[in-house]
Amino acid sequence: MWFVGRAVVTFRGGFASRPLCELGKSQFHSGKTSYALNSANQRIIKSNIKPDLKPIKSKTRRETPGKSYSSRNPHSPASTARKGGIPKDTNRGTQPANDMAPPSKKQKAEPIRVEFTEAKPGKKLADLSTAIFTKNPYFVQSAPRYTDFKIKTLPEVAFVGRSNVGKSSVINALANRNRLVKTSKSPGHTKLLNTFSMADRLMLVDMPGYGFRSWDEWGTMSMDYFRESTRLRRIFVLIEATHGFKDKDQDLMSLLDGMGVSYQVVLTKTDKLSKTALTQIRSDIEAELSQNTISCFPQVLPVSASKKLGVVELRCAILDACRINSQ
Ligand SMILES: Nc1nc2c(ncn2[C@@H]2O[C@H](COP(=O)(O)OP(=O)(O)OP(=O)(O)O)[C@@H](O)[C@H]2O)c(=O)[nH]1
Ligand SMILES: [Mg+2]
Repeated sequence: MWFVGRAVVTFRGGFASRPLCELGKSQFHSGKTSYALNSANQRIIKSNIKPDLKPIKSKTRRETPGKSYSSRNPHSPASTARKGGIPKDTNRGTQPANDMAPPSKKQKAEPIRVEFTEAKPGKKLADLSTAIFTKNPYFVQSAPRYTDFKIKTLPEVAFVGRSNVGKSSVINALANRNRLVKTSKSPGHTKLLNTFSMADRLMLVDMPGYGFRSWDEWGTMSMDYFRESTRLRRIFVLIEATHGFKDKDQDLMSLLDGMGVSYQVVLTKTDKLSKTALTQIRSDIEAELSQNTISCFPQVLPVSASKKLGVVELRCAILDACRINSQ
């Protein structure tokens, strides 16, 4: 069993009985907590994704007996009810496995799918988001740990992704500023947790990229924040549209799924692709995410910071995550 906060997650296939030190390559330690991934048990699924895109490694669907889903999880029954919908799979994560009737052959064959939807914010929300993000954005601080944050009253969203994927540029685009955040052609520019207040309504957290520093070092700084913070409302996982998912992106998403933390995928630098190529890549990615992730928000947001495309949709998704819908 893998204890994550209050959640207890068991894995099929003998993983549960193996000591942590024997687990797959993706593990690191933070304080007293150890994080690990069951990469040995993952299998690659065949997909029609473009050759330069790596399909997400399919994870064995987890039974989650007794797992208490975080309120941030968009697929939790509570979350779905909030949105006025009926959760498709209300048993998932709410009933002990022993109490469940054995699934029929038909049920076993059916994959759990999430419908990915188009982001079309209404004018009122779009205007509100423009006002909040562009009126008074300011840099708050660079902190080595989330516990050092000076402002502890605002809802937060974090931007994570590989080095050079465009995290800092996206924050500049959101605030409609050129130099609110320093950007660089060389990877590894952002080294601490940089926080920015948007009109004192919410905080954007620009995180150091992974891939440049060691995964262990990155995890030490980030995982406690993801796991423990009560102000963190959603993590935006940035993927460069032309590169697609890399191993570390998949590792991160598996960890977030394991912790039941809500995250949403943002495709960056979409100006580098034709409209047709972007549509294809986006639908391939959505198909992969709908099959192989648990806490991923059902909407992929394409953005170009340099051409200012998709910025309003991203602002609205952030307001939604922070539950801000009025002045
Ligand atoms: N074509 C294009 N280039 C972009 C876009 N966004 C960012 N870039 C470029 O990508 C490079 C990296 O951008 P950053 O925003 O610094 O990336 P980062 O993810 O913050 O990088 P680290 O802080 O090193 O992790 C810079 O040279 C940017 O000009 C975009 O939308 N389109
Ligand atoms: Mg940066």
